[in-house]
Amino acid sequence: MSQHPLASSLQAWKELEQLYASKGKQINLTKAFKDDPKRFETYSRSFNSSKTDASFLTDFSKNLIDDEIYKKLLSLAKEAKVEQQRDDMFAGKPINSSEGRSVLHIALRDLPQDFNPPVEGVDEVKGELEHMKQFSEQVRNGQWKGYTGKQIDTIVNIGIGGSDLGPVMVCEALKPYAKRDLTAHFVSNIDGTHMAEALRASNPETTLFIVASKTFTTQETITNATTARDWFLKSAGDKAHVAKHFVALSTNVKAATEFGIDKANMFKFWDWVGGRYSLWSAIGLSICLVIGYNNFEQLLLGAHEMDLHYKNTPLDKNIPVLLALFGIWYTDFHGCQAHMLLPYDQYMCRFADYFQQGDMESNGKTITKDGERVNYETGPIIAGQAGTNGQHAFYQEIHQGTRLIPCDFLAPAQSHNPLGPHHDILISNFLAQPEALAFGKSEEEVKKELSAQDQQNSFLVKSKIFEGNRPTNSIMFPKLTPAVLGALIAMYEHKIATQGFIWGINSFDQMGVELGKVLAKKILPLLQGGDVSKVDGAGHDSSTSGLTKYYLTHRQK
Ligand SMILES: O=P(O)(O)OC[C@H]1O[C@@](O)(CO)[C@@H](O)[C@@H]1O
Repeated sequence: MSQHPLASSLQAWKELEQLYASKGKQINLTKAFKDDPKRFETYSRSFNSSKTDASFLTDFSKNLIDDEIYKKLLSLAKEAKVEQQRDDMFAGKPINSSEGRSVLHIALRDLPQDFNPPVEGVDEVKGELEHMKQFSEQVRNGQWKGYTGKQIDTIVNIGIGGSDLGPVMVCEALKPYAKRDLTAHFVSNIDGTHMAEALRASNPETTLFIVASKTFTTQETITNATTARDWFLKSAGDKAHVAKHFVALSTNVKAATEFGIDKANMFKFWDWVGGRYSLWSAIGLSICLVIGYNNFEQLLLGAHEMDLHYKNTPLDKNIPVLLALFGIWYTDFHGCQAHMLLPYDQYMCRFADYFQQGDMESNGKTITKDGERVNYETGPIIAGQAGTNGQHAFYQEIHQGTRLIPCDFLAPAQSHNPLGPHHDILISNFLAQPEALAFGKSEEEVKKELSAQDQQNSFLVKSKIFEGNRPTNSIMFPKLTPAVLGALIAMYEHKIATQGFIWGINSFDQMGVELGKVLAKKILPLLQGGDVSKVDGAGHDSSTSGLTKYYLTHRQK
């Protein structure tokens, strides 16, 4: 019996195909809400935390489902053994089967030690957190001095992917909790501009560089770190001063030591922490420095509360599971290609960016864990922007485009910056968009607003019709606090994992990022050699060769 069968072979999947064919495309939300005045209550779920302020409301009622479809989706989760696969993850089983690793980001935030999976390194988490706490407090209170005895007023986090996106997103989202006299730069791109702009704004005497890299082999990060170290030594001179201005966050202590970073300034994590799931680990040091350890701990505790919810809640009340199932309903039965994350909070402006990696690097796969090619769609394209900006950018397509684009709308009831009418106006849009998407605007309603002459203009009338029945989830929380953010991030982490469990894929490796890196390393010597005459004989296709020659003949001399 296959451990990870094709999802399409499951009985519930086959029955969902029949349901889609028979009525899936005909679900009419206007009628559904009219027929069931309690639809909001029926399909809303609350998340409540007993130990933090992380509580929120999730409204699933504007999804294209009825009770029969809803129950069949739950059957799919059951038949796909979602609960067993979840429990295996929490127990530390090596579910990342291609790398033979556990997947235990939940252990990074299990401060109450509710789970305690028997895996090497889990018992060191608290010690590393204590190290992060001590160090961040020394920097923030001025005890940690640079090589000329001055306090640190600037940090430069050097990392990419999961070693960058999480810290960037969280530091932006929790800016109200930031130490405003500590400037944080995040350098990720190998494009020299990224590092040049950060160095231009930094003083070597008062800057701390954080080299964040799980493997400590990533070309962009090591190159950027080397450039930063050379820049620093131009001013500091003595290599002994590096220890005061460089720290490393990695699983690779050997490589970090060889780079010249003092072992005492290393913050370690473990191979069971995936890069895109690592902000809770030492990779979160920049977060501790910016918002303080206590707020970082609240972030962890909020995520832990969501872990408890995901682990212990029956499927029909389990918010990450429901998000996963509705997403599969659209991806695999409605044929949707994308999913939008639309936070109506400017501080969450990097939230969708973060989950581009979180979701697409986890579920952008075609091979099941049994080695079969899937015959269905897997991870969607993730995009989004803070509201209301997105409304003035791409909502036209969401409302009237040819394809269905499911959206998650998120918003706080309270703003950190209650300016005049701003928050009411923001929330009025947060409420109106899902309403417009769900219920649209009929031809009759359009014509009522047009002159008799314009009513005869078929193009004009039809251009103003909104078909509606465009699905959304709405999530509201009291205020964007560290614990609420932690719970929201964990909620989406578990949604993504649940979808992977159902699709039978390994959501926790990333083989797809390797080929491009290998080819770039092959091309680099050709560019560094600079000899155009050698390009045609280098074994590349005519396109790559032609572009290479263009570069060599046009680049800076
Ligand atoms: O933290 P590191 O080892 O430098 O990896 C950075 C990023 O590179 C990857 O593309 C893997 O190579 C992401 O999965 C990862 O978050």
